[in-house]
Amino acid sequence: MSFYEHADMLAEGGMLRRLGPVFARFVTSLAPLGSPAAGNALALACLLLSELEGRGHSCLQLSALADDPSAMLGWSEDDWPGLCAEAGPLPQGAAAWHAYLQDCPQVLAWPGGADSGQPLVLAGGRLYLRRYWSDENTVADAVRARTSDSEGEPKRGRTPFSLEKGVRPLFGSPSPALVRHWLDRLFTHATREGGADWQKIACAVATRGGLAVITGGPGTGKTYTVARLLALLFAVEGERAGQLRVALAAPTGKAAARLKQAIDDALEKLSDSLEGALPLRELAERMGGARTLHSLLGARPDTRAFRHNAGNQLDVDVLIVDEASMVHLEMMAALLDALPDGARLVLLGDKDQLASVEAGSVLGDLCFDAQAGGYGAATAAFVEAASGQVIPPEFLGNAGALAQQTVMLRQSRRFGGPIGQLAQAVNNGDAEAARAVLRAGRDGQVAWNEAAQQEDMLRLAAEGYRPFLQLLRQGAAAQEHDAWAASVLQAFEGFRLLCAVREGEWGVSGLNESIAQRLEEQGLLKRRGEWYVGRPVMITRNDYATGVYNGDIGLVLPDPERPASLRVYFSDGGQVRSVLATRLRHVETAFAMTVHKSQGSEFSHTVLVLPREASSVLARELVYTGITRARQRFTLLTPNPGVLPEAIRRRTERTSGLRSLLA
Ligand SMILES: Nc1ncnc2c1ncn2[C@@H]1O[C@H](COP(=O)(O)OP(=O)(O)OP(=O)(O)O)[C@@H](O)[C@H]1O
Repeated sequence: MSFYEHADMLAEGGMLRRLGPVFARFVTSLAPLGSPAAGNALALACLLLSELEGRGHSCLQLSALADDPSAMLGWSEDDWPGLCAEAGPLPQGAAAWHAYLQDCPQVLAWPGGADSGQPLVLAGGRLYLRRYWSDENTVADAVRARTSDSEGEPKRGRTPFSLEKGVRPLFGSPSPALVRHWLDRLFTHATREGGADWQKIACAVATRGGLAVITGGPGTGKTYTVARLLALLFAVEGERAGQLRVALAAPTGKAAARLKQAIDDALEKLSDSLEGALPLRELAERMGGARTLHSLLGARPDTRAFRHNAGNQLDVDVLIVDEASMVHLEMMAALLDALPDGARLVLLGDKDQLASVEAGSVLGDLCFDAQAGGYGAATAAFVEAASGQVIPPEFLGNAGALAQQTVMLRQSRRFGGPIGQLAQAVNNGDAEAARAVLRAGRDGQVAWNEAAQQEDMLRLAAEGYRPFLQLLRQGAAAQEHDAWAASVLQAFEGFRLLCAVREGEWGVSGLNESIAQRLEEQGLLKRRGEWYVGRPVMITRNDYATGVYNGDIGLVLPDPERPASLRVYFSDGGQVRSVLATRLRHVETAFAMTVHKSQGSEFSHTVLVLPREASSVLARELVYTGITRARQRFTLLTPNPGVLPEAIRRRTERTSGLRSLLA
């Protein structure tokens, strides 16, 4: 068998994505490489690079190419050596691979090589598809520029936002004394254990520089903090507060709606507690809604390019992006490109959650030092002057500029109970502690069915979805249709079944059909063809014409105008929006959904279903993300209890060059 026949066979068998061999053939065909064996070595690198890109890595470490990447790919021991044997003689060791690749005309060796638009780039011991190399550099350059002053004194003498239209805005820093004055008024609660108030510290740090990263687990007060940060930014502007252009955004519509709602509520409460000292209600109204990043940047049909870019930047002074762990590398690069130099960017997210579905692990990379802190003397002095907080000595150090602008919130307000303990144990990789919390099943907040059968899952699903389906069957009656639709959508958020995998007995595809069947048997659902009232659907592809995006979840409800047709209703901020069902082409049923797709959402009762067999996708971040989707109750179903400790021990590492570019 030839090398390519072998690669095709692996692609047929689902071990490689089909794009891999096509991409390898294309790249090697671009220029002759002396001998077929020389071409096969490049083709092998392309196959692995393409495979890793499909799995979310932004590049390939040459050391992985030189070693046996079977474990990384979830392959058995013989598979990789078998493919290598067909390729012929290969470079031995990372240095030999480097020497070989840098001589390939298809590869730009950076720095130093002549750039002729080669499809691959070799930089820092990593092989990239050009697009990701360029995106990583865009992100790293922008982050460096936005944090360049944060190790030293804050910038002075600059106006915090544009005073007139047409003037390029420049950010600056209000005086530490002014910041402190307002922080003391805005934060009136004491910290729980009397330690440093990281929320105040986060606000202080965010008033200097063009970037602040605020990370923390669920319920640590990221939204609480950012609402106060906004109030602070308005306050220090005094009379000019009304001119501050603030944009709120998140990767999904659901997350954007939650952000807006939480900020509006917080500003309203603050407005009362400040007894009118700041016109926060009016300012919140002026801010407008929160948007998805796609919509903020101006996504256009049939192109990856956005309407807003370096040549046509966003009209904002402050941009707050929530659920930043879901933002992939390409999107982050596009966002930073489109952001004016003078605007402040505040990224909020949980660094320990699953990384984005698409390539990159940007928030994780940016938060590399967050746990340890590593704050320098200048930051500590600034924080003390601007917030009255003393950074505890264990968090002092000499980490880089980005670390000075990164704050981790460390105290969960919502998750003091068993759900929080479980999430913490999983995050610490402590399988024993996780098992103990689950087995204790305290207060009915956590439960674990260790040897679950399909029947257990179906019973839970029928119980969990009953309230929303009953509300749905009562119909709109006296209520206005949209208000009724909103209440049905809200009731649907009460319960969700999350799966680790798509395929197989315990995967999303099979479970959705079995759940729908069970609900039908119990008279809760009437299915007629593909579209039926009560069908929850998830959008699987962005559709700019109808304004729905990958990951959006809606419910099929009757059309109030035309009783014979059905519409899909989506939550949109405090409102609902609907699209004619037949206009949506890329959807799937969503009684059960993957943990990946559940990011950015929370449900009162979340059930996490793990498959019988462990696999490389079943890792700590996935279990942690599943648990932290639960607001009040969490149930774990495992057909085989042994997969839980294995999953907790395994970490998902994404290969990326961003960390070393920022070091
Ligand atoms: N310093 C504080 N004092 C009093 N209550 C607080 C404080 N910080 C947060 N809270 C409350 O704790 C709860 C969780 O806060 P918040 O929603 O801001 O957390 P979060 O980190 O944004 O959570 P998630 O990631 O799950 O959205 C909220 O009810 C909030 O009002």
